[in-house]
Amino acid sequence: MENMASSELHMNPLEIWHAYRLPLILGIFIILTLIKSELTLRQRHKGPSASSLPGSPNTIDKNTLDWSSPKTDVGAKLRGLDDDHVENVTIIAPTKVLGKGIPKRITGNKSVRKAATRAASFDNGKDKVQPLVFYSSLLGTTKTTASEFVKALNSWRNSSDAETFNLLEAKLHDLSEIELDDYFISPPKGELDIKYFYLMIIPSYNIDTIMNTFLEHLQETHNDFRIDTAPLEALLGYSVFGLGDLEGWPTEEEGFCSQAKEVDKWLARLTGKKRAFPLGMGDVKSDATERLQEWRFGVQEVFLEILSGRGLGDGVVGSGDPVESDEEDAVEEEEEDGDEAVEGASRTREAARGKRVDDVEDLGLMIQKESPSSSLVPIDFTAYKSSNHSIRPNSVQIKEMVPKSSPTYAALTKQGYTIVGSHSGVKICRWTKSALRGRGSCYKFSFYGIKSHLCMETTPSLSCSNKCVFCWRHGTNPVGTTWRWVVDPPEEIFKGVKEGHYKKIKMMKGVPGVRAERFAEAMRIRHCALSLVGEPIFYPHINEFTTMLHKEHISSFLVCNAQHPDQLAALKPVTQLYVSIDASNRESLRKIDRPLHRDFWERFQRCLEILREKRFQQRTVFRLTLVKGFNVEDEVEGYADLVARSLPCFVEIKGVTYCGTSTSSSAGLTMQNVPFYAEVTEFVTALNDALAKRGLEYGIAAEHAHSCCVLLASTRFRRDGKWCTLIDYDKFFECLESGKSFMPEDYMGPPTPEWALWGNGGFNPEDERVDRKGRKKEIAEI
Ligand SMILES: Cc1cc2nc3c(=O)[nH]c(=O)nc-3n(C[C@H](O)[C@H](O)[C@H](O)COP(=O)(O)O)c2cc1C
Ligand code: SF4
Repeated sequence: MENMASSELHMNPLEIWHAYRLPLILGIFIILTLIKSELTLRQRHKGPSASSLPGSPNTIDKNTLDWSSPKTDVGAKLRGLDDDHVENVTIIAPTKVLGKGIPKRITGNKSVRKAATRAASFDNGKDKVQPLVFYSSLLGTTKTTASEFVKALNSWRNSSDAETFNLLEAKLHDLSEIELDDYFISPPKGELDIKYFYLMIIPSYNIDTIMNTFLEHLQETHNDFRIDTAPLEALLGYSVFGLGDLEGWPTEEEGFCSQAKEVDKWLARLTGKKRAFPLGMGDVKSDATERLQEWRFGVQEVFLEILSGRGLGDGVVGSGDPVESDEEDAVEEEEEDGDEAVEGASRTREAARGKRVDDVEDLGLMIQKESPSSSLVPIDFTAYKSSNHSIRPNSVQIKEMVPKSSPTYAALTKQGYTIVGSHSGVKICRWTKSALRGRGSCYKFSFYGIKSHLCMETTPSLSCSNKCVFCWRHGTNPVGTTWRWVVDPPEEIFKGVKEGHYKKIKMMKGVPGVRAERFAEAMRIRHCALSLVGEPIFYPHINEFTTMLHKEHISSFLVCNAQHPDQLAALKPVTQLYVSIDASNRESLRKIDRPLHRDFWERFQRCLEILREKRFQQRTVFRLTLVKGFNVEDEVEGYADLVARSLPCFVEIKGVTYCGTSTSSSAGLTMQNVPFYAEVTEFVTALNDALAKRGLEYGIAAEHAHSCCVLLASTRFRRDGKWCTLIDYDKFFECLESGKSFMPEDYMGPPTPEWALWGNGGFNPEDERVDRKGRKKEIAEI
């Protein structure tokens, strides 16, 4: 030993290195490995609580899973040892058991949520779509329904032309017979060029059935932190159809198709928003066949979109928000009424960023200043622009109202408008979206029977001649007293706004809560609110435009600002004609509407006379927007005088909605100017009394408390002691097409529903009431 030690003492460092390098390197390696494992374990330990996964019982169960148990060899499944699944499964192998009661530590990396590479790379030249239809059935109805569905789908596929060449025959699977892991942890592997599409036909039971097991499976898969939260992302898409019984479960609230709804929700999460078509629902005792067929048509269209290489078609990547939240409403909550729904919030943002969003009026002045030669000249606008060039009278180039390159165009499109041609716009309002999701229509459903999901909101003139203080649009829409822009042909506008509207509806097909039935209905516009921004009757060919609407049996609600008497006089009958009455006297009107016309009061008066003349040809309406501090106090008598002068069929009274834009603030508008509903009703009662005092036969007919809106109606619209404010739209078109003169009473509809009558709130009991975050709300809160 001594010799060895002394010989070592005499070794030089190089010799020592050669003698001990192996144990040294080994030692360093072990130390580094230990440090690394410790760090990794600490990181893992923090992981679950820091992740976005909910601390649900499911998560805890999974953490404590007994991997050694042969019964639950989930690990093997996940590792893909005994299945034929696709590549993207996250594999996390268990390493050690720490002891009883302590969650197991699991090493490995949770894969980051990735986009579905397979789905995104669908090659319509060679890939094939494999529809898989899953069902479960206890009593046999769903089994028969699903088999018939597959037969119908396959026969459509076989009878169609080459468009469906790459669509494989649908296969049917009973959920109680398949291994759920084989299909619902990841899609089946299959051949590389086969992409899967899931269709679920699901009954609902309020007792324990296979459906509970299935739902638990979906939920656990989603909550399992070892698996990607969207492990079915590689699917092309999915859609769910529910079978239920409306007799036993009369509403969705009471459980109608509740389990189909759940499946739809979980699949949205597992597929990473790949809802390709809205949830369909059918009542086994009434409309199931019809609803299923409607759903199949929708699904077939989706297949055609996919096969042609357009993915899931218009809209979001494929579906809506899997979290089922109403985030979009956070922006839209300001949009109290679609008619006023297009407001200038972005104007504020633009202003904040220092960007200029000029009024066209101002731009006109700027152009004049900059180029005297371009000063305005009278123009004959009865000629349309041709598709290739604009009208150039006296060699002065006529400008487009909203050119694509203008900041106004940018601001409006940012707010969700589709600009059609150079001066028209279309946008789907908050209520249309709400109705598509079964969450209630706007007040026009309560008052006049307009279903919001069948309504298109548009204008053929984005320009207006007022700068109303409460108008959210102001700042982003052009203004002007005369039409001095290029005129687009009405056919082009009509075609363009319909396309724009349908495109926006289609974008809703993957949004949570949208129902297949309403979605299908929405693909046929029934009503048009000509009130978006601007002044519709400003458009020189407004009559041609409304004729086109009527020809397609689309009703017309036209709102004008009482500043264009000549155009108003020349207007052909519409279904309901509105005039905005923003004040009862000259000074008040000047302050609130900030009109551009110097003779605004005279124009206003003339419009009232014209409306009076029209009251026996069409339904006429005064629209009052109450702005505290501007047009409410001491004005009741004045408004009553205006009503006496015009004798409109209806008076709609609505509290203003504050939009918080810089424009409104600079106009001195704050939240203090927004009346409470109680103040609105107080005003309405006083106005009603003032009308009675004048011997005018009006009464308070209906209300929509949610929109802070009340309807006063002429007793012409009372039949057998009941208010009949609804419209018989078919009758309206019949009258119009008869070519004979007719009166508003001729297309008066059935009695106003009980729940909409004054004193009853106006919320349709069939609709689900939710708050802005999409949570259910008590009706009593109204
Ligand atoms: C015990 C029982 C509970 C049910 N619960 C519901 C329910 O909660 N919601 C619903 O919409 N339908 C419910 N139904 C109706 C079934 O969903 C409907 O009859 C369905 O078509 C049954 O499908 P199957 O014949 O394939 O089992 C229930 C039916 C039964 C017999
Ligand atoms: S009338 Fe039409 S556009 Fe206006 S709020 Fe209702 S649904 Fe929307």
